[in-house]
Amino acid sequence: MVLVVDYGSQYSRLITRRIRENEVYSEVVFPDDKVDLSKVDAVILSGGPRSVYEEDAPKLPEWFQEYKGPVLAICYGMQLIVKELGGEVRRGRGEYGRTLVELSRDPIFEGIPEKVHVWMSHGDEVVRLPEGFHPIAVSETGVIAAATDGKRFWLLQFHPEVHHTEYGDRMISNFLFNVCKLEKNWKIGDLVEEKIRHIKETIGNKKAILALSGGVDSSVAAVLVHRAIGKNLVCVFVDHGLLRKNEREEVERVFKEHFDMNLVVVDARKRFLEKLRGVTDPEKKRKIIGEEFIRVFEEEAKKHDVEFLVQGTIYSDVIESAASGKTTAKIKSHHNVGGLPEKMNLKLVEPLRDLFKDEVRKVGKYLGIPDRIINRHPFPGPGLAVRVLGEVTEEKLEILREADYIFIETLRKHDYYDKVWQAFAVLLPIKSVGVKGDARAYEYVVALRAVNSVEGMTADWSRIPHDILDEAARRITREVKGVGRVVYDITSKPPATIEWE
Ligand SMILES: Nc1ncnc2c1ncn2[C@@H]1O[C@H](COP(=O)(O)OP(=O)(O)OP(=O)(O)O)[C@@H](O)[C@H]1O
Ligand SMILES: O=c1[nH]c(=O)c2[nH+]cn([C@@H]3O[C@H](COP(=O)(O)O)[C@@H](O)[C@H]3O)c2[nH]1
Ligand SMILES: NC(=O)CC[C@H](N)C(=O)O
Ligand SMILES: [Mg+2]
Repeated sequence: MVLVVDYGSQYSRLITRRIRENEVYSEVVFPDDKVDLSKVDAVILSGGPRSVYEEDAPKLPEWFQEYKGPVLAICYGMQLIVKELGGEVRRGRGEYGRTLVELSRDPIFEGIPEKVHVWMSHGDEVVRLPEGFHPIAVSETGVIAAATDGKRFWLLQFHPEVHHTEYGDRMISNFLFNVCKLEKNWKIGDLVEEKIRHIKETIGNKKAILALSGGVDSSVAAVLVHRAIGKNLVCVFVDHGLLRKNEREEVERVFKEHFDMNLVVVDARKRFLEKLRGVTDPEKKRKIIGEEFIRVFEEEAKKHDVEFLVQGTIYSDVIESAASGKTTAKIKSHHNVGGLPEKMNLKLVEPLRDLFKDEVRKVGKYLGIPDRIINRHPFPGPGLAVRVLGEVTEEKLEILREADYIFIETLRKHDYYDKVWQAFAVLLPIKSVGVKGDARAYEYVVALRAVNSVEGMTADWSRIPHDILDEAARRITREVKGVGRVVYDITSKPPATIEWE
């Protein structure tokens, strides 16, 4: 078993899933958890938001003294090992996102070219290594990007667990098999059958409602729970007035075509929009939406005499809401996790809570769900409310719906929809000056965003051909009333997030 010690990194669970991908079992613990060392074959220390030289920064676990096996320490983990073993860490200039590093020969870099782009996310840096350590990678700005003592410790300043680190998966498998000499003995089918068994046990002969959005996660959750409890499942789709153009009709149609399950559609447009009126703070908006969702589900639950609510929550929702541990920083409250009200009458069942998007897609494939559902772009539960920046009004929603529709349609027309992970339009809360038909115009700005990602935890902006962007921009400024300017977002995550709020 590989033990991952979670120092609050956004990517801690990504480390475990990378290990699962290698068919090796892995568990996550917090630094002050008790651990049975007899089961542990390797230890990985994650990154984290704190700085090691802060007084109350999280320390090495107590059991670490006794542990004598191999250690892979990432980012904060690296800085912690360096400091504890007598080296030095200082505030640096910081490296964020794609960074070029030069690698030396080492078992952990076997089969990897000398120069690779890795994903960084740190402000502190190692300025002096402890005795017995030597650098095995240096970044383009001269920062020590990796080091080892050649015996037990491998330290990486960058994140091998994120998709955008080239050969990151190879570094992890090198660590598992080259350094630690572990064996493969774990599979995804095991996981699905285990989940179905667990849902049967939890819900038993009782009824449950499932929050269905028509998206990937809730559709997979629906099929999974349906396998476990059959007709006792009622799916509830909420139209909160923050949906995209034609979305409600589309979801109903696809659902009826592919699934033999009960579906209730609730028209809650008025109540959501009323609650959101005048609210501009992104976190407030998210909390309001999270709470309102639950109130709607509670009302439906009463009608059907139900005590369980199934949600398609996945791990990235949990981690960004900072619901995974004490040290993790809150990035944003996902409506279905951090946005939940404190008091609620329903018991939550979230079978996908520990999985990442692409793992959910694999589970969906294993369950026989059609590709066109599985390959849909993600759409956030708070919907267009987090894409109309600032106050949400009917007028702005309508503008955004049209702009978004045109962008997506243009991508589809050029066979580009499946080439990006997620694409959408954002309506900015500002107007800008333009000239239309020789007259001055003063109209809204729309930002287009398209990203490539695997699990949404990191992302890079998609290099969509300029001609496609050009076509979308022309159509939007021509056809959508009130929009005078279109821009394309070229920021990666980090430092930005995928959504703008
Ligand atoms: N309009 C909605 N009606 C009912 N439930 C919803 C709605 N929107 C979101 N949810 C619930 O919130 C959960 C999280 O939403 P999220 O958008 O992350 O997942 P999804 O819609 O299932 O998949 P995707 O990420 O592909 O859009 C959903 O799985 C679902 O349970
Ligand atoms: O169901 C959801 N409820 C939310 O509150 C929420 N916020 C962001 N997202 C989606 O999550 C992925 C990562 O988004 P960010 O980079 O913006 O955090 C992207 O795919 C986002 O669309 C949400 N999904
Ligand atoms: N991602 C990390 O682990 C960052 C570590 C530390 N907070 C830094 O900024 O350097
Ligand atoms: Mg969704």
